[in-house]
Amino acid sequence: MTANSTAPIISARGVNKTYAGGFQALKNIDLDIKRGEIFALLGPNGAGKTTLISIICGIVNASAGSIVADGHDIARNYRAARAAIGLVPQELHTDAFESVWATVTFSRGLFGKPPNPAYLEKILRDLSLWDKRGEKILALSGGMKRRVLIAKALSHEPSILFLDEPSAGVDVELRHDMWRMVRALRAQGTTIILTTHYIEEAEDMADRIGVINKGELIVVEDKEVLMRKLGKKQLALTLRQPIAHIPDTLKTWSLALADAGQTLVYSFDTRTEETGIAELLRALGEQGIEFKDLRSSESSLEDIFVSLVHQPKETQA
Ligand SMILES: Nc1ncnc2c1ncn2[C@@H]1O[C@H](COP(=O)(O)OP(=O)(O)OP(=O)(O)O)[C@@H](O)[C@H]1O
Repeated sequence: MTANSTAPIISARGVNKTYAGGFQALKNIDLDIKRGEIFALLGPNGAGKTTLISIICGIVNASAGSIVADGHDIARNYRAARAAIGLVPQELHTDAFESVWATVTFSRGLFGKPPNPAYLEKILRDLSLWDKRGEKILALSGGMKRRVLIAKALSHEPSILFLDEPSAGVDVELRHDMWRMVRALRAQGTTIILTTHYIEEAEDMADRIGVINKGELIVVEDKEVLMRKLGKKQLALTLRQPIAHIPDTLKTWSLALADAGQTLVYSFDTRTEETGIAELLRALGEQGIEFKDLRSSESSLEDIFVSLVHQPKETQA
């Protein structure tokens, strides 16, 4: 089977995982990852993110289901599937006594790729590791070790790169370098899948977002669509005079009082064609309620995420 450019680069069907103790960590996951996208898998602690990527990378066996990665079934053609994948794990499992250069050279060889010192030099330079290439991993700082993990994952020129919680315990400089690199890789056609519970990261970086909760994939959507579909806007009116309660004639509007009656907050759905703001302002005028300021705000991906993981599945969009 050859991979073509429009077929998903990863296709998971009916993936289940029950750990030895009987705990079901993944329930019937169906997921397609598009070639060349940045996909963020969001979910709270213990949701099943690491389990899912470990299965795709062949580190953990699925209890049921199938996965095709870059045209190769991961169970039947493990070596070819794995060679297409680079994984940056959360922790470093590498020979601490080896030098940086030996580690990345060895990693590349493991996947049967011919030596390419110029390519490895570029990766190490991009990750500010070139000056450290002769040092033993043991002697590196935590941040430098993380950089080595990224270099190792890229050493065999994978078409798919997984980053498991890339920002956990990482300083601002490394995060910047990492995101610069991720964008450059995407520009060259690499598909990037990251797991995170930092919602801003998904908001900044991802083209599409999958939300996983208690082993279920509850939403997969374009980031923009997700934010438009599930987003709400709010209009906060600072009143000239505080009011004790919302008049009965305004009860049909979605209004709430804040700041001891000084602020009136109107929530409206971004999906509707008309916001109703003009009519609301007219109705307020008729009630003699005057305001001195008004501000609008939009729900962030964080608000959407919180509402998704706290809602029963049936009611989700
Ligand atoms: N080897 C294992 N044996 C038994 N249960 C496990 C094993 N590995 C993970 N689990 C359980 O499976 C669930 C999902 O874990 P997983 O590490 O995939 O979650 P996660 O979404 O990556 O969480 P985090 O954000 O904390 O890394 C958790 O309840 C975890 O305790």
